[in-house]
Order: sequence, then structure tokens, then C-alpha cells
Amino acid sequence: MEWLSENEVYVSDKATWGRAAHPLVVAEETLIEDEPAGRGLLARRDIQAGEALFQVPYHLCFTKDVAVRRFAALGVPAIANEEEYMALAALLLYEKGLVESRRAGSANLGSFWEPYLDMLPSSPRESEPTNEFRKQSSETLNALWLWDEDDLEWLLGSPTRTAARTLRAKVEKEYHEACDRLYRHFPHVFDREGAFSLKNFLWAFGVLFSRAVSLPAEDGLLALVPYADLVNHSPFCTSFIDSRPAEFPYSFRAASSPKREEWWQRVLGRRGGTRSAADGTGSSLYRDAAQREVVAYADRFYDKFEQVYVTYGQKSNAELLLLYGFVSDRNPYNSVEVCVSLNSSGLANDSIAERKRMYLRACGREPDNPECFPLYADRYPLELMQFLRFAALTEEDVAGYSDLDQVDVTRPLSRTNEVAARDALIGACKSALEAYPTSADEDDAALKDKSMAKLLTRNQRLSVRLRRSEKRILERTIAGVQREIQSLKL
Ligand SMILES: C[S@@+](CC[C@H](N)C(=O)[O-])C[C@H]1O[C@@H](n2cnc3c(N)ncnc32)[C@H](O)[C@@H]1O
Repeated sequence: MEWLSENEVYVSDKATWGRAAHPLVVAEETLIEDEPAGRGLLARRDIQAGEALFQVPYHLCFTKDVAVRRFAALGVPAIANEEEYMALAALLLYEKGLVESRRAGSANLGSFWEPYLDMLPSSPRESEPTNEFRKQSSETLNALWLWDEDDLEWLLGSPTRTAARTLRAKVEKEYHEACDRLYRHFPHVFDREGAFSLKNFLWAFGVLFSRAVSLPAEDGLLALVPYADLVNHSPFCTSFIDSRPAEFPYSFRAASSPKREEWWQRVLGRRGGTRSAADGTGSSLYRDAAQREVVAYADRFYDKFEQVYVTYGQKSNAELLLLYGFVSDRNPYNSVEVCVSLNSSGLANDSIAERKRMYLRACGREPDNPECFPLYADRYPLELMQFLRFAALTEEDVAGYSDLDQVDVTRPLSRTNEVAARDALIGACKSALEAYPTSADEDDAALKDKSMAKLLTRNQRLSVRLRRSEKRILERTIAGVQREIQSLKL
């Protein structure tokens, strides 16, 4: 908090002239749905709907712009060509490396962001795994894509397990490509044995996936925002983090070039050193940025001591677990992927099967590959039904059409086709359910039985909750589609 106020984040509990006291306090351990959610922000007093929850000056954030200036000053202007995630990861790793080498006795000044870096979660499994389910959370990254294979076994049957492996493989590939493209050319900046090891790179992406925000008012600019990244997620909240022109003047601003210069020299870790042209602090973009701040507004009234939330987006439990390491039992945006193909449930064993295959190929789709769609607790996408109607077409349905693209599958064609399409969906849901080694009721029982639940590690509990939520959607879809078949009036 001290670092924040020194750097002009208004966190004072005292009102000043024209400015109310800051409405939030940091809670070190919060519980959400009876599970540990790490730190969070609580209302220090009643908060009105529409009130700004916090304002963080733009110059404290990690953005690509800062990374470009930071690395240009180190003689690596090529960071400008990197994607935002790569540039931010490099900045995080470099700054973290400075802190660690200083602590190990090196003469550098450490990092301007040291207090912020110190509160970021560490790599998974640096601390001993614990069976005690209330322990852990804010100190360790727990995103699914960073879980080890033993823990992933608990998601056997879930499509989310494959998603986790795919994401991890993708980030590892990014690392090796970054080594070839950039890191190995500047070994004095990117120490691959130390700060820029694969393990640290995974940590940096874990931090970015779970804490970086995309600011709508900046065309989706990616930013790590100290303090704002202490707010937890609620799927029922509509507040989101964004930026705006600074409401109160920061002393670090366009008009104050000595201040700006002083700050930038601190970021560069120089003791009153000289500025090089490559620092680029005079650029117009940088001056503009200095006058902006990151904010979120309360979407409702909060009582004193209530936890305040923002939304991380309308995400399914699989996405929440994958990127953030938690699930929500009451998530209205929960979904599970179901995959169907021409071959599934014997849909393509008809006389026009070859025509369907050719048509799909002409549309740029591989007919033997499954098409995957999200199922929600109360609905499924129209595109799924269109695909199934197409797959279930019979010779009778297409009689009179010279080409399959003349058949309009956006509407029901016949009762037989509607029933066949729905039967195929039921079949796909049943096979998805069969892929799990346990039923939703068994998962439920495991969670309700307190002595059994105590034997589970946190990741095992999260797995069981995710599996159960996916199976419940599949079961509901089957029941709903069966009702639809009964009420078909064509
Ligand atoms: C942006 S940070 C929020 C601050 C974080 N709790 C901390 O201690 O620093 C995102 C992380 O907070 C936790 N989190 C956020 N919302 C949560 C929720 N609804 N339930 C459980 N954990 C949550 C997860 O660990 C997630 O990766």
C-alpha cells in the first residue's frame, strides 16, 4: 500500500478537499462459495452504484508501451515487434530477474515494481502440495494449464483436460520460438539459465492469463494493473476494469517533464543517470498515457465490509479453471463442449453420405473431423442444430434439390429430420457422459461427504466440481432435447 500511495494511487482512508476517502481495503484471505479465493477487496464503507472503486495511474501499469521503452533502453528495440503477451512476459521476467539478482547480492538497484512483483503468486508446486483445502491460493498460481499430469488425471473424460494440455503445449512452443527469435540474440538481457528459463516463462504467462486485463477504452490494450488486479470475479457482476482520462491531476503528467524523467530513470534503475534517445520518454503516446488512469465502477450498492467484485468476462467453468484456477458452482455462463460429426450416431450411413462429405469439403471442413459446440444449461447453439439437420438429411429430404447448398437447414425440414438431429444430439451427450469414469451423482456424493472431501487436495476438489458441472449440463441437455422431441409438431 505504501508503494501504491508513493506512486499516486489514492488509497487514503481520509477524505481530502474535493475527494472522498478511498472506499476499499485489502483482505488477505477471502472465501467465495466456501472456497479460498486469495486476497480480495472489501468495501471500507457503503459504496453507491456508479462510484469509482479505484483509480490507478496509467504509468504504474505493465503495458507493451512500457516494455518497448524498457527494452529499447537495454538495446533491444525488437520487443516492439512482439505480441503484447510476449512483450509483457519479457518485462515481467526481466524485472523479476532484477529483484532476484539483487537479492542474491548483485549490485543492481532492483526493480521499480518490486513491491508489486513480490505480491504476485509464485509458480505452482514451489510450495509443498497441501491436503488442507483452506490453505493455499493467493500465493501460488493454480491455473489448470499449469497442473501436473497426476492432477489432470482427475479430469479424465472432460474436454477441459485436452484444452489444458493444448494451452500448455502452445505456451511452451512460444517459449522455444522466442528463444530462437529473440532471447538467444541478446543473452546479456535474456538469461535463459535464470530469469528467462522455461519455468519462469510459464509463470509469467500464468500471471498474465490470470491477472492482465484488456482495456476496452484503449482498443483492448493489455495491461497488468497493480492494485486493480486484487479484485476477484463474480459471474453476477457487470463491473469491468477500463481506463479513462485522469480525473485528478497526477504530478507525473505531461506538464511535469522533470517528474516524468525522474520516474522513468527509476524504472530504468539508474541513479540519476543520463537519458538516452532510445528511452523515448518524450513520445506523444507516452505523454498521453501519463494523463490516463485505470478504473472500475461499482455496478450496485455494496454494504460496508462486503467483498467487491468485477467480471473477468462471461466465462465457462472450464475457462475459469483453465486460466484462473477456480470454478463457480453458480455460473450462469457455464458450458461444456460437445463434439458431433457426420459419422456420429450413424447419421452419415445413408445414400447421400458422399454428397454430404463433398459439400462439407467444399465449405472448407474436413468431414471426418468432429465439429464442437458449447452446450449451456438451458440452451444449445443454433449452429449445432443446423449441423445436425444437415448430417441427418435423407434422400427424401433433398429430393428436388440439385445441390445440397440449396437446402435451408436454418429451419426445420421435416419431423423425421428434426427427430434424427435431436437423437444424434442425445447420442453425443450420452457418449460424452460415458467418457467420465464417475457420474454426476457420485461426484455430488464425494463433495457432500465431508470426511471424503477432506481427503481430496484442492485441485482434486476443483476437478470434481468442474466434472460435475459439465455432466449436469449434459444431463439437462438430454432431458430438454427429449422434451423437444415429444413436443415436435411438424
Ligand atoms: C486477478 S487475481 C484476483 C486477486 C487474487 N485473489 C489475489 O490473491 O491476488 C485472480 C485470481 O484470484 C482468484 N479468484 C478470483 N475470483 C475468484 C473466485 N470467484 N473464486 C475463487 N478464486 C477467485 C483466483 O486465484 C484467480 O486466479
